[in-house]
Amino acid sequence: MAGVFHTTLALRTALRYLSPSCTLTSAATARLLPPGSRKLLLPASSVQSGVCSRRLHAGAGGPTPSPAAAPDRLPFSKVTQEDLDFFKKVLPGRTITDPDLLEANNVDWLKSVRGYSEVLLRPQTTEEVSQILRYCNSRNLAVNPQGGNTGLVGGSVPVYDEIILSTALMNNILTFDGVSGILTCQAGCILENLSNYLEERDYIMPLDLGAKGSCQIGGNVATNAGGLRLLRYGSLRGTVLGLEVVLADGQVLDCLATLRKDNTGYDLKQLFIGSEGTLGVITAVSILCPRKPKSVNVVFLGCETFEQLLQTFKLCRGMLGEILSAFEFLDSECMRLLNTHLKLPNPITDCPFYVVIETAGSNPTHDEEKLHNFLEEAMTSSLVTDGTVATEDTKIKALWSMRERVTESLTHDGFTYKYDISLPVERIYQLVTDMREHLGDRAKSVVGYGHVGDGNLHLNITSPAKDPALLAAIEPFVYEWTAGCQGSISAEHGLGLKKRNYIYYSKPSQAVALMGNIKAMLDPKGILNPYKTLPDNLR
Ligand SMILES: O=C(O)CC[C@@H](O)C(=O)O
Ligand SMILES: [Zn+2]
Repeated sequence: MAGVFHTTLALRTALRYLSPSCTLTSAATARLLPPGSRKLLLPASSVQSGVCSRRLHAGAGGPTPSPAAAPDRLPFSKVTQEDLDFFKKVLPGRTITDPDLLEANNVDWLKSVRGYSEVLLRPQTTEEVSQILRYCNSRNLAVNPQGGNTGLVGGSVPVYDEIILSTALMNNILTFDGVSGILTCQAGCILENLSNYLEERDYIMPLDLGAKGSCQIGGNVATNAGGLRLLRYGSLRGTVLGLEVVLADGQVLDCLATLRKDNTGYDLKQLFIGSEGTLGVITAVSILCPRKPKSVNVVFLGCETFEQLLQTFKLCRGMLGEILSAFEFLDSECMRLLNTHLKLPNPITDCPFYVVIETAGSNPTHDEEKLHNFLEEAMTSSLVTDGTVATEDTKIKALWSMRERVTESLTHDGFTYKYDISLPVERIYQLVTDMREHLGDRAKSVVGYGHVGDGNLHLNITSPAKDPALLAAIEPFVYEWTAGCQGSISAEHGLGLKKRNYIYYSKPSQAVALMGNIKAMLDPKGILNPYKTLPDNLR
């Protein structure tokens, strides 16, 4: 512990000493729209469908969907006493109708959208899910599959009176193979519980999210959650080896393979990864888990310009190579919110940009040497102006919380408009500066942070209260800007309710039409998570 502290002190001193002042590189001339070398993919008809002015279930003073997120209720059946009798027979004591108990399931984590479901079902087994869906399909009852309800695009809560099908009680680990590192578990296992289980066995989960304490693996897979380790371990599209899914008509699709290699026909599980519960309900997952690294280091650095931050990333990839496990950033506005709302002090001197770098390897001496060489090079070339390093668990967690808790700090700043954008990495911060210039003093805070290593920007904009005029200034500006760079308007959060009508900014109409055909084939009555993911013109 003392040794670690010395390492930290020595490094900080060195960093401070070597970079007392750093010249700012000249900022690129702000361009409000990037050059669009490819024409927008948005057909005129979808612009119309994306701007629906009807407001449907605005509870007084409570969270309401934005105009773009207010579709008409589809003609699903309403739940009758006979339906409730059936559910109570299948799920005795786990069919919830008390409005107080349903409240948390009807509102999203951001408290920005609300449904008014009157039934919450809590199955424990795949067979129960199958019975429920077979029944709902025959009765034309809409169903909202729900995991930990930590989503940020309104995908995890009902829009109207859809029956909420929670996977919370499906939380058993089924098998773990200590040789291959393959875990199979039910969909409702909480990510952090899986991580703890694996760590005791010298393995880790291949994904890590700020919401790990409440998000569930089934929801992670259904949304293809990215998170903080994607740079190293890749996306769930690679690490998920198998899925068990209950289809809309109650059929159980058993693709719960535990094989690394399997080229027998189409890889059907990929259809359900990232489909946000619109094609089937994921009930079990098999996933390939990496060995727990023997040595982990976290560095928190400050840079004067985003260009220097990018150069630091380049250097870091070259010099840390296979031990680099995360490269994340936040800007000084994020730091201000962390200080103000969460009382988290800045661990280094104030800088315009901050970087969190994590290394994870198998040989502490080798890793520290590599890290030392990298830091020395970053300092001597004046890419970073200050920094601190942690090798001990408590400090590692403290440094990570500067990045992980930005989302939480934003909820204290006001109503938050969230954008989760994929861009060529050298463009990601230009969107933030262009947005600031575009909005002027109309926004309270405009912040940028995210996964530099994945080219994924989290652009968040706050206002004291919900502000339709501000929203109209942000959208479609942000989507046009992104499409102009051939970026994605949803890198890792999905489309859910809020972003569904903007899909054409990132996908050609043929691709969206094909998605509609797949949906119609797997869920002909459209009972699974209606109003989500697909645009209104496909309903
Ligand atoms: O709140 C956000 O916009 C991002 C949340 C999450 O994806 C993160 O990377 O912290
Ligand atoms: Zn993220």
